[in-house]
Amino acid sequence: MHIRFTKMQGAGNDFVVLDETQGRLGLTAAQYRFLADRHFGVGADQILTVRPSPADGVDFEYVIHNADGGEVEQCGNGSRCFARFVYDKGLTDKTTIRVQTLSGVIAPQLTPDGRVTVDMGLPVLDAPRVPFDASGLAAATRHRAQVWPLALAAPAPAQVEVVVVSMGNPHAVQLVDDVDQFPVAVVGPQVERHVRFPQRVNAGFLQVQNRAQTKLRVYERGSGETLACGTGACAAVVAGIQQGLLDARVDVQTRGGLLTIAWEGGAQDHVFMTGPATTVFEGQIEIPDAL
Ligand SMILES: N[C@@H](CCC[C@H](N)C(=O)O)C(=O)O
Repeated sequence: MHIRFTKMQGAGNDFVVLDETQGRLGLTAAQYRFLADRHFGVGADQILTVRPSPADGVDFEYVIHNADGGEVEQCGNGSRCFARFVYDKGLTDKTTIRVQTLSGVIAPQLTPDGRVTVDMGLPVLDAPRVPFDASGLAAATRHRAQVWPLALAAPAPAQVEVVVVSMGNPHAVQLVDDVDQFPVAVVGPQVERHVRFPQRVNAGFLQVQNRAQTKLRVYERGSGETLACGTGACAAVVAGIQQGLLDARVDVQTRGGLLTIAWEGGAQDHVFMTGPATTVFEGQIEIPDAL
């Protein structure tokens, strides 16, 4: 099958974007994996598929597949690229776009400076809804946060402490002193597949520099460490605010760029994420039918 695609990136988190507004391509998990493959395919952390509106009150549907071929609920950096894609392709003339994802409706807004601000909705801090299996565990309370001990195996530390947050997709955020030196490649995969996360989890490593500036690395579920994770940045700032460490507006320096996250901290307060969204190139590729 011959398909056209657009390669995009947001803070270095990179995407293959597919337009299914005129009809479904019907790709299999193996074909998504092929597209994401950096040697045999195009190469991407996630594949984003744009579909027509599925319901009144939303403009589009946007479907997300990780590099491992699995469909997931949410992607923050992808939502900014989605908005830039539908606007630049003339699929809409709206600059605030309501889009249906697997975990609900989010609303990206193109801003005059070229960046995109996304209303990412409400964070979920209730462990079972993340989902996180806390049975038999005692959480420490740090300010307003529940901090959970997580047992790991060598060569990782025997135990780490995480705040669990859902931004539509699951995150486990731990505080680290020096994120550049932290063994993300050792700890990340163990947290991602920890038995207490029944749907696996995105593992975030947050260094708080001051109340408004942080550094973050994320070992993403289904994709490995990426240069940035938008939902990971939202979850990390929520976790930092809950622990009393951060103010309501925080810059998050990732390895691929800067994201700004704002959250007022109340039960009805949505999380807002602002960052870049860039088209890298367009292309076409032959996808093998039998994979
Ligand atoms: N890169 C994304 C998150 C993509 C999905 C994630 N790997 C998951 O499995 O939940 C972002 O920018 O949020």
